[in-house]
Amino acid sequence: MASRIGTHFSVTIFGQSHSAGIGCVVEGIPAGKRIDLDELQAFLARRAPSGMPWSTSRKESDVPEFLGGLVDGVTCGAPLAAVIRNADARSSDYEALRRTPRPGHADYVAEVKFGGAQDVAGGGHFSGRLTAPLCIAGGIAKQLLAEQGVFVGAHLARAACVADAAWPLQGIGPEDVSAPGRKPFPVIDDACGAAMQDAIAAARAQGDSVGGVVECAAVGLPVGIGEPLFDGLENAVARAVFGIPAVKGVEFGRGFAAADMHGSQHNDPYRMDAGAPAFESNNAGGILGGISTGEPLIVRAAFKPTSSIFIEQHSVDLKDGRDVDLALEGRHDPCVAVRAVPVVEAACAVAVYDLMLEARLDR
Ligand SMILES: Cc1cc2nc3c(=O)[nH]c(=O)nc-3n(C[C@H](O)[C@H](O)[C@H](O)COP(=O)(O)O)c2cc1C
Ligand SMILES: C=C(O[C@@H]1CC(C(=O)O)=C[C@@H](OP(=O)(O)O)[C@H]1O)C(=O)O
Repeated sequence: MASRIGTHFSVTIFGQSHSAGIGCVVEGIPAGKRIDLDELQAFLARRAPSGMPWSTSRKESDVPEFLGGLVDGVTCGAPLAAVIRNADARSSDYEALRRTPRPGHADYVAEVKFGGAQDVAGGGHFSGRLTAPLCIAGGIAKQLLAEQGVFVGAHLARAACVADAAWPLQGIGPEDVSAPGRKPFPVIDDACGAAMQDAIAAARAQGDSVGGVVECAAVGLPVGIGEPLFDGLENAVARAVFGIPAVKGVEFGRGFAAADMHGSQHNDPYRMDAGAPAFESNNAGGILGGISTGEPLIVRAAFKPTSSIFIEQHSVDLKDGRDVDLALEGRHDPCVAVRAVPVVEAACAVAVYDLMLEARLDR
């Protein structure tokens, strides 16, 4: 198993939810870049378990220790290594799950694939906790992109069937994409956010969970990032976003809705604007032929409802080979998508910065 992504800016993630620590190794960061560690910590705090009603009650401060790659906050050209010590693991919640896999989690496939050697506790290496080191790498990529005038931000577009206000596909800027992330509940419209919180709380009160959609935008991209066919911007971003546990769908621009449109509606026509070609719309979500158009990159990720719920479910006893009913105990997010908002930003930033380095457009 190798949990690695990226070519020019590559990220390797290690650790398990209940191991001594989790972390990342980031290779390819140009030397001499000052990383704002306070800003990075604030970014990690957006993802960390918070004690809020939409979060797991596990308590983790998620403060990274940098073991290499930084000298006085400036990248030195060596690979960057960071570790977060796990502080609040409660492994007894997981003892029974080796025999009785949770429906919807990775327990069963991990048992078959790794023959019982996998770390079951806390979901092991499959856990959403591994998105903390992804946010270290992604938070750094976001800062390096901002230096190039590219800003990545996201909001919770949907949770428990309640929709947030939508971003227009065109005409959004750095302030629009950054604003939701400054709020404790990352939406555009706080009234929609309050309705989402009520619906999440209602599901939680019944021991159940709900799904959601995170919408992410990268604004300020130059024209020309990405390649056709297999090395396109869509390919790279989708690969990174699908690496986030619980993501079941990824779409760009109009996405699946494009299938119900006419060409006359979906095409983004051109007009000259101050002497340069400009798009009249951005149904493409900032990508044509795998290559950035210069319009906002818009990507949406669908998150399934958290699999660990507190309603009794059918499972099996793998040792005795009999049917059992599983009643779970433990601490779980009732809606994964809320804390995943910065994670989608991180995944998007890692993929985009990798392609920026490839295109040498950051030099
Ligand atoms: C930020 C975040 C938090 C998560 N929290 C939980 C959780 O508390 N309980 C749970 O069962 N799954 C949680 N998940 C999802 C599981 O990790 C995921 O469903 C599981 O590893 C199986 O992977 P898959 O859903 O991609 O197939 C979380 C995911 C993310 C991204
Ligand atoms: C700890 C985090 O989330 C965890 C993600 C997770 C899962 O199965 O994905 C299951 C829970 O783990 P535990 O049972 O150890 O509390 C969550 O708390 C985190 O995101 O930092």
